[in-house]
Amino acid sequence: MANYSVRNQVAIISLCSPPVNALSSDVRRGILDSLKKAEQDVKVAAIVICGEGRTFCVGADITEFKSEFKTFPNLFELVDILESSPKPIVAAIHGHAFGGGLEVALACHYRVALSSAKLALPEVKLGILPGAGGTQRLPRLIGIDSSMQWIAFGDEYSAQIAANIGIIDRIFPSNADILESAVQYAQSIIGKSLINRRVSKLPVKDASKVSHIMEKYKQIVGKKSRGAIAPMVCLEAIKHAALLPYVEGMKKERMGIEALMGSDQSKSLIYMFFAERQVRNWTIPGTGINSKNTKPIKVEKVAVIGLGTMGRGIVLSLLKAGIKHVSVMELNKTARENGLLFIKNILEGYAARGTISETQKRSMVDALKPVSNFEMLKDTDLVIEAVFESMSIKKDIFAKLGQVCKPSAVLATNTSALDVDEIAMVTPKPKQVVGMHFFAPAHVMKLLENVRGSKSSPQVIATAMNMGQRMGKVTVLVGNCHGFVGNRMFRHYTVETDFMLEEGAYPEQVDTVLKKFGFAMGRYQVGDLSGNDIGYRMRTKFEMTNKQQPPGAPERER
Ligand SMILES: CCCCCCC[C@H](O)CC(=O)SCCNC(=O)CCNC(=O)[C@H](O)C(C)(C)COP(=O)([O-])OP(=O)([O-])OC[C@H]1O[C@@H](n2cnc3c(N)ncnc32)[C@H](O)[C@@H]1OP(=O)([O-])[O-]
Ligand SMILES: NC(=O)c1ccc[n+]([C@@H]2O[C@H](COP(=O)([O-])OP(=O)(O)OC[C@H]3O[C@@H](n4cnc5c(N)ncnc54)[C@H](O)[C@@H]3O)[C@@H](O)[C@H]2O)c1
Repeated sequence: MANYSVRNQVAIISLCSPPVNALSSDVRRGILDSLKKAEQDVKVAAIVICGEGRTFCVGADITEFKSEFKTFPNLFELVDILESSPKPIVAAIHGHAFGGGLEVALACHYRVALSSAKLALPEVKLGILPGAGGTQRLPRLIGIDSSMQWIAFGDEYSAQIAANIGIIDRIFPSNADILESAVQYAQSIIGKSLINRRVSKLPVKDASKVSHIMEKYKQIVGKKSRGAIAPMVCLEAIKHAALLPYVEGMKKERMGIEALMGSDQSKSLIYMFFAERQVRNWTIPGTGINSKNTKPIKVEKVAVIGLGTMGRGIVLSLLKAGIKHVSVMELNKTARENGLLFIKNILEGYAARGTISETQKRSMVDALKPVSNFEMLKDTDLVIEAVFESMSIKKDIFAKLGQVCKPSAVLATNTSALDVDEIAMVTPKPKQVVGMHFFAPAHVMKLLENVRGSKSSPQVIATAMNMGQRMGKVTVLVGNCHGFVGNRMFRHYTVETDFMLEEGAYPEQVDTVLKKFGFAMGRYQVGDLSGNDIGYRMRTKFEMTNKQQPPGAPERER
């Protein structure tokens, strides 16, 4: 839907499709009908397109990709209709202008934004390309080089960066009223010529360098987006903007999106997009308890026990989430020193790259509190244990935590496969215990598997889920069983690759094939990173490590 009103010679078309104003067929039809009204109304001299609620527009409605996506006006038809309007149109951007939302804005004659707004053409992350003129208009506005950077990687940019390179015409402070500011801006451009404001009519400034730029991005994309088809198709489409007239370039863009839409890669990425959002709505089967009716405990002070491979990444994730008090407890002096140094070096790296400011870095370092005994954890809200994968060591630690921690403290274990219930039983309040299973390296990997013990209280589960979201993790609630979900899946993969070694392949050969296929790391690189001892300990527990058995014997007997 789109709402229509007129204020002081300015028609306002406001997209109204909560929560994110995706461009469903109703919204596209609403924009078109409103545009016609504005064009016919002699009292209207300029038009503003804005979004109601929290955002401008996040792009095409992904849920319609299969069905209604083809109804008139399609997005690629709508953008051309908007651009050819005889009355100037101003896009008023707050929140997000993503995908088709940014393409609509590019088809408007002016773009204004709040400084807090974010812009992106992230279609490539769904395995497609911007199919409503994005690959043809953006290069005409910011050049081939920057367009390849924006479109082939799909990252988001601040309104200020977009203004610096010429996408945004005027920035307003983040606390300004975007609609009021845009209406005033629209009044200021009434009567001005639209000749240079129709982006599709502009030349591509760096068109003569297209072959050189294309080669550069092919190299980068080849390395960064291993195995993905869409980034290369994006580059090709942008190249056409340099070589062909707009109308011909649009035909190529259409061919590109039609080829990509419905590909297995796109289907999987779209599935992933919705799955990542669906897991936020967790439930405890058969109880009626869920994310909507359970509140988390307030967490301000967190402790991590063990500063090895996992502990240091978990600490970094907590610091990045803005936790101001992170106690760290590590028995081994060398491991403690190495762990703290690792954390500080990573924070230095973030600051050097501009990911965080110097002030943020200092406050993160200040938040780190090395502690040497359990007594010092007595007012901690959440403890995450990440020591060796040994039931006896973990039980020892949880027994001590149960004695010293305040009754409301959430006690979490990062065990890869041990029984969370057995660990919980050594504490006086097993309902406070939960699994929080991070993946290595914990400050990079987005997945967090929270393990629901049979006694874990709903509030404790809600706290672990909320903490995961604060850390920016895709946080999934799973049941308590050997290896939970992630490692049960991963095991089949490792068993097959191990068989390949037995058949004569080298680890680096297996890894090379996997990376070529698209994996960020090979299976054996992952083993080296995580520590091969973890898998060994798990197999030992199940008596699967009998060295007497010859190669080729069934896996269960080895
Ligand atoms: C020949 C064919 C021609 C085709 C032409 C089309 C061309 C066009 O270029 C294609 C596109 O635009 S492709 C699109 C390119 N754009 C993108 O890829 C942007 C995708 N969106 C995002 O990345 C994030 O939503 C934001 C970062 C924008 C906001 O993050 P946040 O504030 O954390 O919010 P949140 O929690 O993420 O979302 C809230 C709810 O909205 C839902 N929903 C969201 N977007 C949706 C969509 N487009 N659609 C439907 N639904 C969408 C989401 O599932 C969730 O629902 P739930 O039921 O409550 O779970
Ligand atoms: N490595 C992985 O890929 C991975 C992934 C997910 C989960 N896990 C799990 O995380 C846990 C830690 O694994 P890791 O790979 O970080 O192990 P690690 O060997 O790298 O580190 C464990 C650290 O705990 C310290 N430690 C041992 N006992 C302690 C105690 N009583 N008090 C304080 N510190 C103590 C050790 O000195 C060591 O530095 C294990 O349960 C493991 O199964 C590991």
